[in-house]
Amino acid sequence: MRTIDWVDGAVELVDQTLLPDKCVMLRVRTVDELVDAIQRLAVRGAPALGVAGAFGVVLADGDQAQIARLRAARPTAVNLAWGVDRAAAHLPEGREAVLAAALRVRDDDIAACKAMGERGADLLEGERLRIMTVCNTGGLAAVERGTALGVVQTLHERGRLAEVLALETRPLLQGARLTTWELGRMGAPHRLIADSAGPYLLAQGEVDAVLIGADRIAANGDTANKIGSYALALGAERAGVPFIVVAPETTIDQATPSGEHIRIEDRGDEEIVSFWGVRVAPEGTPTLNPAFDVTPHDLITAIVTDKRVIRP
Ligand SMILES: CSC[C@H]1O[C@H](OP(=O)(O)O)[C@H](O)[C@@H]1O
Repeated sequence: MRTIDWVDGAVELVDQTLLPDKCVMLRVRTVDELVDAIQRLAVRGAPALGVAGAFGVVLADGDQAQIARLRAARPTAVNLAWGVDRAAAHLPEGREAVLAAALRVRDDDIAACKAMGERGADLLEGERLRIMTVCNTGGLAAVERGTALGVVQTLHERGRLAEVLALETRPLLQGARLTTWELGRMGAPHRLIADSAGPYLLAQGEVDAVLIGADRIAANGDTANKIGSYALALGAERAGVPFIVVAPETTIDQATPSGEHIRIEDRGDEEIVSFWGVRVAPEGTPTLNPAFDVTPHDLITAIVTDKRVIRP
């Protein structure tokens, strides 16, 4: 199953807001529809956003204002802007050239995820590994297979996976809704945990490696990823557990020197005062809702990309 693709002149994508109860494909024909899908996380995950951005340039049909809106739809994942730019570079050659470039972005992502799965599984030592994850980094965050969860899938295929401890990942529950759904489809052993249990289970010796994705990797290796990643990095450092980032080369942003320069998306009050749509805090409670945090490079054991292993 492909999370996002170009089918009969439109973008087709899995509406992830309906998972795990319903797997529904959305057909997107305009930039407005695509921006909406991106901003409500019907399509999400850095690699998938890169492909969405590239296909969106085809939908924009040369309208520069629409292209600019698409490029800015979510600020933290560098892949969105990168995908838009990669397709838009071919605008002078006409629509077919833009579409061909966007299809290459899609195909490159498929190949990159396969390569990362192999490289990450090769890097990890041990025959029965217990892996901790945060958010969702499987095929739903890419076109197929994904990044960190792609390594988990390769470990499982090789018979080297003992289990996955998946953080539920408040507030949008990508772990509880999406990662468990993907692991169930893989037949991979897993248990779901509260976000705040992560550091404790690391301290208890329950984890052999933490594998996370990335939304933007600064030139010095500082990595922006889903909120909660930094807490796991601190817990992993204290527990002496490898903390590994798995991301394609396209997530490395040489133009951003270090983590303090990465813009962190704040997604507003609703997601925090409620739990998946059921309000839990008093009406009007003010909130802070950073959707990502930044792990300093010195807390990262290795960065696995589709081309190399980087040790900061
Ligand atoms: C494979 S990268 C996925 C990356 O994107 C997620 O964020 P979101 O669900 O808000 O798009 C999270 O940071 C994942 O690590």
